[in-house]
Amino acid sequence: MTPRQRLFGADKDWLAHTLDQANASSPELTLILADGCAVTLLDTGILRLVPAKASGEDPRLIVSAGIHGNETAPIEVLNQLVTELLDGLWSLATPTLLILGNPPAMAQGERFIEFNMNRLFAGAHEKRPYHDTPEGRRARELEQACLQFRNTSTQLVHYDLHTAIRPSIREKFALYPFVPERRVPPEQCAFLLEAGVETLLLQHKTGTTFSSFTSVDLGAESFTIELGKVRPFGQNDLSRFAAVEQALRRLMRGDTPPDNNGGQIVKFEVVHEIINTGDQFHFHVPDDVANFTSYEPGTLIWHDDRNQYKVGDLPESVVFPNRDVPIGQRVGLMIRPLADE
Ligand SMILES: O=C(O)CCC(=O)N[C@@H](CCC(=O)O)C(=O)O
Ligand SMILES: [Zn+2]
Repeated sequence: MTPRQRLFGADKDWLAHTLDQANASSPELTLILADGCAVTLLDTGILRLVPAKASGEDPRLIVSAGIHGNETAPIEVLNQLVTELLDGLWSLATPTLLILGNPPAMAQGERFIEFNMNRLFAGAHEKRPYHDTPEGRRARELEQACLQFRNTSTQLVHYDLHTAIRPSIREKFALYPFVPERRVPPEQCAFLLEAGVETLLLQHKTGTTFSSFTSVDLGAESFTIELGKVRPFGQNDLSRFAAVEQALRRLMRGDTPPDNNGGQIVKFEVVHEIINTGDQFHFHVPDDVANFTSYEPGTLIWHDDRNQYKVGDLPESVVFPNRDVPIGQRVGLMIRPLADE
């Protein structure tokens, strides 16, 4: 039997196994590849990969996709990398934890089943009404898996891969969680450019996203990375994801990064988070605008019976506009180009 057959069953790859077992846990199973790499299926959709010569001090990498079940292209990218590794096409050098976040939602082609899992990290899953729901339990499990994986390493990196609901004027962009005094390391900007991501949004406060959890609680260099638009399994143009696939493969193999010829990432800062305040909340951004649509100073973005938000003295752009979120949750972000650092 091949390593893939032993881990996932006959004729299955990691994605097929995850979808098959979407509503069940999978018993822990380890196998050692011909080059000594230890591959452990920790549970459904959670794979730990440790090269033969790993030490506790090595840099470690977490890559997640499918935290939203309908964001399928990054899931297909990770599945492809796992297939190549298990088929012996290349050797792993960087200890890596790969995560397919929300298998039940993936199997149903939905963003989530009961609650948006990317609002349940940093302990938010402990609160009612989330704590005993599928997404609450999975968020807790993923936090534990990341904590154990970090172990003694002081150099942890986390890329949480997503695709966006709306089209984007800037197709690929990353979000950097807020940590006081922390600056984006140049090598991380270089990695993003290598992955075809030319735009970076700096968050202005901590949140309960997966990347904010690994950044704040685990001290990782973490990014949420938006790679294109949401499409069902099998309908993605994977050529649009080739750069991120190649960059991740290069990182996992431990190869030297390419020279990026002095390329610079374009940075924006979040200046306002739009929250659904309840019955009287009115959002003035139309449903069909693209991410990064710009609004002139003074434009009314939202109002309710007590407050309103108008664009400030400089133009601002909207990202992730979505009025269909529960009360208290994010309807969108207002951003503007970062003044020189
Ligand atoms: O397109 C959308 O409206 C949402 C795409 C998405 O899932 N984005 C993430 C961003 C997380 C972050 O702010 O770091 C999310 O909303 O969870
Ligand atoms: Zn998402």
